[in-house]
Order: sequence, then C-alpha cells, then structure tokens
Amino acid sequence: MTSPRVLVVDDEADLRELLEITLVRMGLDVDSAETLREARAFLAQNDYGLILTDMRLPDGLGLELVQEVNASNKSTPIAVVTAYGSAENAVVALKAGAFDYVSKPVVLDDLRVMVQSALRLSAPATHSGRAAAAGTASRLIGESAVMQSLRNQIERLARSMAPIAITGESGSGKELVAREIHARSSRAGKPFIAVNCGAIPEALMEAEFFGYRKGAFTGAADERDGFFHAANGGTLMLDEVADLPLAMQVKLLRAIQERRVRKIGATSEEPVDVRIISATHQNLAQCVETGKFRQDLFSRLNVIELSVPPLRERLDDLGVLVHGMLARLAGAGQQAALGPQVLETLSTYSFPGNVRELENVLERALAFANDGVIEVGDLSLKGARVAERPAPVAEAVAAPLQAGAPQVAAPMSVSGPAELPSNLPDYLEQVEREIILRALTQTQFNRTQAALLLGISFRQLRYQMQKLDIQEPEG
Ligand SMILES: Nc1ncnc2c1ncn2[C@@H]1O[C@H](COP(=O)(O)OP(=O)(O)OP(=O)(O)O)[C@@H](O)[C@H]1O
Repeated sequence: MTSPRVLVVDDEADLRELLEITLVRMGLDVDSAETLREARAFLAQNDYGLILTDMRLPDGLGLELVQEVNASNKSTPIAVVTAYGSAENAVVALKAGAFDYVSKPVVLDDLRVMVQSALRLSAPATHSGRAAAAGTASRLIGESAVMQSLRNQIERLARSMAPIAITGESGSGKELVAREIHARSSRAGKPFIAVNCGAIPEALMEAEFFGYRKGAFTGAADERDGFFHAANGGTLMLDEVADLPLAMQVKLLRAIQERRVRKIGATSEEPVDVRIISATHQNLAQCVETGKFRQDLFSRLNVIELSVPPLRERLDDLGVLVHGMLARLAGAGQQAALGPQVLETLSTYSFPGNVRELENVLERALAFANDGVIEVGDLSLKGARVAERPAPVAEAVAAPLQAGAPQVAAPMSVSGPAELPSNLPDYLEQVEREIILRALTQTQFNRTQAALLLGISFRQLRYQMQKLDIQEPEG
C-alpha cells in the first residue's frame, strides 16, 4: 500500500522544511511548491490526501487554491496556514471551503492532529467508521426539496472542521442534523457530546466545560474532565448557545480559538481537538445587537450557517415521517397504521413543536387507538381543540400571567375530579399546565430549577411549555 501524499505550498523556506520534515516523519510522501503556479502543476499530475497551503504566496493567495480545489470534482481536503493572530483569515478560508487551518507559529502537535484527521477522510470507510463512506442511510427522514438540499449540505460540511451554526425552531431536528454531520465526518469514531447551554447553572459552567483538578475548590474531591475533554477527537454541540452568560462566552471563545483548555486549578493548558457545532432557536445576530451575545464569539461560531426548516414548511415530508415514526413506535409484531383522513388532518396542522410534536402526537394517538389503527379522533391537535374548550381552568391561570403577575389558581387535585372528565386528554393537559405553572412560579420562572423540581429534563420542560403555550410574564 502506498503512503498518502501531501502537497505543501509555501514560499518561506524554513516553514516549508519544517512542514516537510514533520509530514515525512509521519510516514507520508510530500511534494513541495513555492508558488500557486507550481502547486497547480503538481495538482494536475497527482492525487493528494491533503493539501497544506500558506495564505500569502508570491503569485496570489492560498485562498484561490482553496476555491479551485473545491470547485474541482476531487474532494481533496485543503488546509491553510494562517498568520499569527489573524482569526479573520482562518474564518475566510473555512467559509471558502478549507478543511481546517493551522496558525503560525505552527505547533507541531496541532499540525499532526489536523493531518491525521484530514487523512481519515480519504481512508476506506471500514477504517474511519464514517457513515457517509460506508453508505449508511441518513437518519433524517424527508424527501422534500429542502430536506434533500439539507442532506447535501450535511455531506459537504462533514468533510470540514468549520464551525457550524444550526438555526431552526424547537423540535425541528437541529440536534439530529448535528449528529448526522458528526456521523458522516472523519470524527465518527469519536464522541459526539451535546450540551444544553441553557440548562447548566452559571456557577458550574466553567467546571462543566473545562473540568477541574482535585482540590481546585471545596467539593472537588477528584479530578474531572469537562465537555471539551469528553468530546476530544469528536464533536461538541453547543445547544441553545444564546443562553450562555457573557462571562462564559469569553472563556469559550478563547478555548475555541486556541484549541486549548485549562482545567480549574490547573497551571497549564491542554490541547483539545474538537469540532464545534452550535444551535439555537433564537436569532443570534439579534442577540449580538442587543448586547446579549459577543460579536467575536458569534463570528467564530457562525462560520457556516445551516438552517433547518420548520415542519409546516415541508409538509410534503409528512407521509414519510409518519410512516417512519409509526414503524419505530410499533414494537415488534405490534400493528401501527393510519385510518382514513388522518394524514389529511395532520397536514392542516401547523406543528408549532415541529417533528418532536409530530412524534408526541403519534405516540399519544397510538395509545388511544383501537387495534393499532389511528383515527382522526385519536389525534389531539392543539389548534383543533382550542375552539372547543369551554372555559378551562387553564385560561383562568393564563390571564394574570399575561397581565405580568404570575399567579396560580387553586391547584386541581391530581388524584382526579369527583366526576369523570368528559375529555381525558384535555383534562390531563390542564393538570399538566397547572403543575408546570406552579413549579415555574415557585422558581421565579427559572426553567432549569423548575425542571429539577418536576424531575424532568430542561428540554422536556421547554417543550411542554411551548406545547401548552405557557409564556414567561413580561416585565
Ligand atoms: N427529519 C427528521 N427525521 C426523523 N426524525 C426527526 C427529523 N427531525 C427531527 N426528528 C426527531 O424529532 C425530535 C426532535 O429533534 P431534535 O432534538 O433534533 O430537535 P431540535 O431542533 O434540536 O430541538 P430543540 O430546539 O428543542 O433542542 C427527535 O426525536 C428527532 O429524532
């Protein structure tokens, strides 16, 4: 088997030699070019496992080479060497399609990590474990034009280290998209860690992200790794990134830029090789405008933007989604089918909770269904019920909230009313709404604490609040 071949493009003799020696020691064959013209000549003759180019060359910019390689049908990873402190250059190169970058002065350990990661992309699927190369089907269901375009973007983005910012409404599939990018990348064999930034108490954030040394603070009985260490070699997803407090944003920016983290109580930093994917259902650019989110972190995270459309904008996918979900919901041997008009009814609904809500609607409907056949009457769609509701307790509770004074009506007995409810789903929803409101009022609308009180996850609470249209009082 021949060694992978690497093309180094740099006109600075010292740096070029350093790169050559390091790559040869890694067992690679190296060609060197001093100009864009020479590089193009090499590229016309050989296939490379990686191209490593300086940004500034005597006859042009390394960026031109990035664009040319990306425009060609060869999918060779190309990385750039950027001048010290020029974070903008790195971002521009990544946006143009560079696989990754190394900053000058080149730290050889970082270079080796980057080279290995690039070469895994061209390695056979069995070695890299990549879903893409192994031809594994996407877990993202959907054949609509937007979903197909999303899948193509995922395939392309999986071949780079560029930070990606995923936007989309709650429940639209942002985490699934992030997992898919990871599964199709050269990092697939390493961990994917998703962190809900809004669910971590501020005081614990630094310890959770960066870890701590034994004795670093009262209660630090043992050394612990943080999320960055846990995701080393893989992907770290920062979910609900807009919820990060400003102080933490500074520390995170540093860690992302330097690719190094320092545990609390440690004297030195450790290198970490982590791809960052962030997600939010908020408008991050607006958060920057209002001073809630740092501009520098924003431009660092937002190198590539990926938007996941809400379900109501891709209702063409409803049929395949329902089919896929029913197949999963119906356990082995159990029937799960749709009665007449069910799909039509679903397609008139706006799904504010997106695909997650569709999953919940189907799960609930299947529990009510006779012989596993879901009928229109088994679907309890929020919009459909609102008109029928007489004057539920829930409305009495919601009114003062809108006026800005959180109050809760006398709690309904959870053990059940004296008379049987005439509509069980409605009744249960009212009970649920009331209990959630009590927990929220008790915690001054701190959703993390309210979720803890109720023994559910932050995500679950957020989803239920959205489903039941519970809003934080203004002011
Ligand atoms: N295209 C899809 N095909 C199949 N399942 C999907 C699809 N999109 C989303 N789902 C499912 O819907 C649920 C919600 O998706 P996910 O958690 O990725 O959404 P999200 O946008 O990250 O939500 P949140 O903003 O609340 O964190 C998951 O169970 C996921 O598997």
